[in-house]
Amino acid sequence: MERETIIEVKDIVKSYKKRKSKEIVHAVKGVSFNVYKGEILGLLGPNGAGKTTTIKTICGLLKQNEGSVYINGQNVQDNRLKALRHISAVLEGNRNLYWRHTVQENMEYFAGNRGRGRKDAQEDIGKLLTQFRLLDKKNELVSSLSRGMQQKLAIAVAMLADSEVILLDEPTLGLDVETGYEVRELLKDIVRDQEKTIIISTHDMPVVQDLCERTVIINEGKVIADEKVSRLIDLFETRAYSIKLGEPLSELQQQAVKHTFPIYQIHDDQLDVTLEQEDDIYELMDILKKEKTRIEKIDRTTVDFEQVFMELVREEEPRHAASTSN
Ligand SMILES: Nc1ncnc2c1ncn2[C@@H]1O[C@H](COP(=O)(O)OP(=O)(O)OP(=O)(O)O)[C@@H](O)[C@H]1O
Repeated sequence: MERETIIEVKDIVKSYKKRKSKEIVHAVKGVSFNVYKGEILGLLGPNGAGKTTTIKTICGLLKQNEGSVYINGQNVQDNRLKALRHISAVLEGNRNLYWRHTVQENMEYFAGNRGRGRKDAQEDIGKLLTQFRLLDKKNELVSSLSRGMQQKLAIAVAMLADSEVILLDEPTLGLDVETGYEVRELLKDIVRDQEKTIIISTHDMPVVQDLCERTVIINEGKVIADEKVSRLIDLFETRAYSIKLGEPLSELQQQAVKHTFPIYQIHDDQLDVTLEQEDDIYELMDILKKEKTRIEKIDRTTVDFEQVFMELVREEEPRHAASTSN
């Protein structure tokens, strides 16, 4: 079934001029992708890849040099109000909030900001504060909350607007493991219970693996992958091998492995390697055959999304120039 597109990012280019040196930074170099109604999309990339620039362009906070963004068919630059009324964004989490006001006051203020009457919003505020486990904090100042609670409040505020699309920039950044988990579970509930479209930019791989159906990976201002998360994991699983050898590899063989495969680990007679292409298995066999190394067992290794991500980014670097691990 053809899925309905809600956001269309088309060939966006954005450059900055550095204030002091006047040097031009090409932050986004022609990024295109679609977001479908009701999906949760992970926007990933290493530091400085262009994720925040892309998100800020989508929600109209930045004006791109080239290209267009459409939300429900409305061009964000030409039809700003119409396009942006479908969107809520949580950028830099807790900075969106009023720190000298209480939790409840923040909720009421933002409800009012979205044109909701105080009375009308009360029920939703109560529900959201309960869901986000913030009800007992409702009369506390935002400045006195922990970073995790502030982050949860920022997301609750975005939920209050009841927009079709929610953009979350690094929702679990800087949170401890427990609060990170809690935020992840909350987001899961939101996705399960409501027909929201969510874009999450993150470095948190469990967030992607747990929550996102699809991921768009950006590296150096360009999209390097746009694929279902499950498919990417399958794809890499077929290329990751764990090999038990009859004897440890010689120094020469270790050098050859290091030279040929960007991701490998050698421990005594155990070799774990991820091939760049399935055919590379023949190259590996040649290295082993040259010194008549026996293979006792070959298994496919299970991969997690973190490995997939690292490998995709590494593949973009010139072959064999990537750093290796052993
Ligand atoms: N206002 C600005 N002035 C100059 N350069 C900028 C500005 N904002 C971003 N950049 C540069 O543009 C590039 C992309 O930045 P961006 O913040 O979009 O990356 P990111 O993928 O969100 O990174 P991170 O994960 O570190 O937040 C970086 O090289 C960054 O230094």
